[in-house]
Amino acid sequence: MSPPDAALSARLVVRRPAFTLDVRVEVAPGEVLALLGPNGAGKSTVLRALAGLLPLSGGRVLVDGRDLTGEPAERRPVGVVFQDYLLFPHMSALENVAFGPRCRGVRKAEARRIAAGLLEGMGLAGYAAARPRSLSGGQAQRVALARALAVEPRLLLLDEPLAALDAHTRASVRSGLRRRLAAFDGATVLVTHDPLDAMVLADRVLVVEDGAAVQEGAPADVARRPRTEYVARLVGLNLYRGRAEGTRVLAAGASGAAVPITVPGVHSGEVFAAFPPRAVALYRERPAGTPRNTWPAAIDGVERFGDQVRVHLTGELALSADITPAGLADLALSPGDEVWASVKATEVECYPA
Ligand SMILES: Nc1ncnc2c1ncn2[C@@H]1O[C@H](COP(=O)(O)OP(=O)(O)OP(=O)(O)O)[C@@H](O)[C@H]1O
Repeated sequence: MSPPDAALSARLVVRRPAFTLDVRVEVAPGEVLALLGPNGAGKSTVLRALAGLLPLSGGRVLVDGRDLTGEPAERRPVGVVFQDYLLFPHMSALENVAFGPRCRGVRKAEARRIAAGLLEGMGLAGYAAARPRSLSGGQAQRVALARALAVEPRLLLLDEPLAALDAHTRASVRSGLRRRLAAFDGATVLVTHDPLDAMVLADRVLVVEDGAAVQEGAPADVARRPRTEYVARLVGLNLYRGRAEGTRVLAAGASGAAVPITVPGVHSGEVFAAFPPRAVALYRERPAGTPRNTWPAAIDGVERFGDQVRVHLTGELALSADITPAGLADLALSPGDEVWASVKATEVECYPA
C-alpha cells in the first residue's frame, strides 16, 4: 500500500532480454530521493519510466494520487534535468526555459514571462538572451533546472545533475542545487553515482543493484550501516556478514572457516559487522595482551588516499586499512608481507542482516 500523503508512489517493472527492473519508489511532498547504484543497475531506466519515456512491463505511476501510467511524457506533470542538460543550442536561455510551457499550449508572451521569472530566481536574469554554449557548466545546469520547473511539475527528475561539471565547480553548484531543491514542494528523484551528492542533496537514498532495491534509508544511516558490498565500498567501510553469538560475530573467512569479530554489545542471529579503514591498525608482530580484534593478513596493495595511505589486505578477512605515510614507512611494508591487523571492538558497528 502506498502512504496516503505520497507525492510519488510507483512500482516500476521493465523487462528486457537480459535485465529486469522491479522497484517501488515512494516520495513524500518536498522530499528528495537519491537513486544510487553501480553502472547498469537500472537507475536511468527508473527515471525514464517515471518520465514516460519508456513503457512499463508492469506496475504503475501515481503522482499526487493521479494515475499517470498510460499518460504520454508530454502530458505528465514531470520536469526532467538530463545528465548533459540537453539545452537547445540554437535557442537563448529564455527560449529554452519557455519551451516547455509553449509545448503545453501556453501563449508566447506568458511563456516568456514564466521563463524570465524562473531565470531570475536562478540568479540568471542577465543571461536570458545568452546561448547555451556561452554559459558556464553551473549556469547551464540552472537553465536546465529552470526549464524543468517551467512546466510546474509535481515530480522533478534529475539524471546525474553534477556529472557534467568539473570537480572545482561541483561543490558550489551542489550547494546551490540543494537550496533550490529545498524550495520545490513536489517529489524529487535524482540519480547519482556519487555518495557525496546523495549525502548533500537527498533526504533519503534508495540503492538499486541489478534492477532491484537493495537498501533504503536516510543517507547517514545507509553510509553507516551498508548492507551490500557495493555500498560498503562506496562509503569506504569494511563489511562482513556473519552469525552473532553474544559479543562475537562469526564471519565466513576466505577458506570457509569462521573468523570471530568481537563487537560492542550482545547480538544474535544474522548480522553485519562494519568498520572504517581508519580504525584498522597494522603491526609486524601480533600485538600481545590486547582486547582488540587481531587477524593475520597479507599486504595486497597500497594506494594514496587523501593524506593517508590505504592498504588493501588479503587473508581470512579481506580488509582495508588507512595509515599515515610515516606509519607505512616505519613498518617498511610492501606487497606480499605478512602483518597483523587490529581493530577495537568499539569501532565495529553491528546490526541485523
Ligand atoms: N535502450 C536499451 N535497450 C536495451 N537495454 C538497455 C537500454 N538501456 C539500458 N539498457 C540495459 O538496461 C540495464 C539498466 O541500464 P540503466 O541505464 O538503467 O542503468 P544505470 O543504473 O542508469 O547505469 P549507468 O549508471 O551506467 O547509467 C543495463 O543492463 C543496460 O545495459
